[in-house]
Amino acid sequence: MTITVAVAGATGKMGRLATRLIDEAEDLELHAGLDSSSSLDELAGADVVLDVTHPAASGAIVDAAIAAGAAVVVGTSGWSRERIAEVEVRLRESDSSRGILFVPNFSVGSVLGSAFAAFAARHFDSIEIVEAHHAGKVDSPSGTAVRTAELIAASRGEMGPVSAPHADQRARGQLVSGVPIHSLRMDGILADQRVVLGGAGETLQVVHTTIAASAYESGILLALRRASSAEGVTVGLDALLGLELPDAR
Ligand SMILES: NC(=O)C1=CN([C@@H]2O[C@H](COP(=O)(O)OP(=O)(O)OC[C@H]3O[C@@H](n4cnc5c(N)ncnc54)[C@H](OP(=O)(O)O)[C@@H]3O)[C@@H](O)[C@H]2O)C=CC1
Ligand SMILES: O=C(O)C1=N[C@H](C(=O)O)C[C@H](O)C1
Repeated sequence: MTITVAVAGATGKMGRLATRLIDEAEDLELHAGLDSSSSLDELAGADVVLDVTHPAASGAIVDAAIAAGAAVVVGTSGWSRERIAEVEVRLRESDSSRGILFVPNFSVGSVLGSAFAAFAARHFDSIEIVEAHHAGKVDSPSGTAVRTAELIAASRGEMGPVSAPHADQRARGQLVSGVPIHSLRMDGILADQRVVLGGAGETLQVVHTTIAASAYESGILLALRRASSAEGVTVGLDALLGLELPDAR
């Protein structure tokens, strides 16, 4: 069976990558490619809408896709746990029987890095995240860092928040689920995340580096293929990879 996909953000870096993957795959077909000047009416009739646009545009695209009865894969960053919960309510109240996958990072290595950090978080009280991206990235902290912080907090559960002293000072980063995140935006980097876990006499660092956009390919294909049969809201590629992570929602 062929899955038809509308790509929102088709002229961007991720959208061009996804369009090529769809063109190359025998079971996927491009329904429409949208850019910032397109009408969202073009989403109608697609089995799956892939959103890789801009944080400010993503909400309206998701709502339009739900209204059109399409399944949705959201790769755009900037989605907090609270905003995802609001979408979950709208999806439940809609006529759509389709699901939505929010994928903060399509890279398998990145997902594993976040999972390892969440696993280790039960054994260290000092935990901070340093993420670095290319200078063109408009949002900070990254969606991946937000998701990692949420997973760390969920993993610690009743252990309580991490130790983040002097967190009221701006240079100490932005707290997400109590975890300080420090964001670098600069030339010479595509995407990089380092979770630093400190304990008595030792540090553990979980580092993931994306050196090329090809890191996202297998995750994009997996998400597009699984989206059409998904129900409700799913967050993270980990769920599709069979990784059992703490419920951070
Ligand atoms: N989940 C993941 O693994 C990854 C997620 N990302 C995220 O994906 C998103 C896109 O990244 P990237 O491809 O690098 O970005 P680009 O800037 O290269 O592309 C952005 C795309 O979105 C479109 N767009 C911009 N503003 C709007 C708007 N208001 N309404 C509709 N479309 C709009 C642009 O259209 P136009 O050409 O007309 O301006 C363009 O097609 C970002 O949020 C990024 O953080 C990035 C990499 C990996
Ligand atoms: O904008 C990017 O480039 C990326 N954005 C995502 C994020 O915010 O985490 C995923 C990846 O880090 C690349």
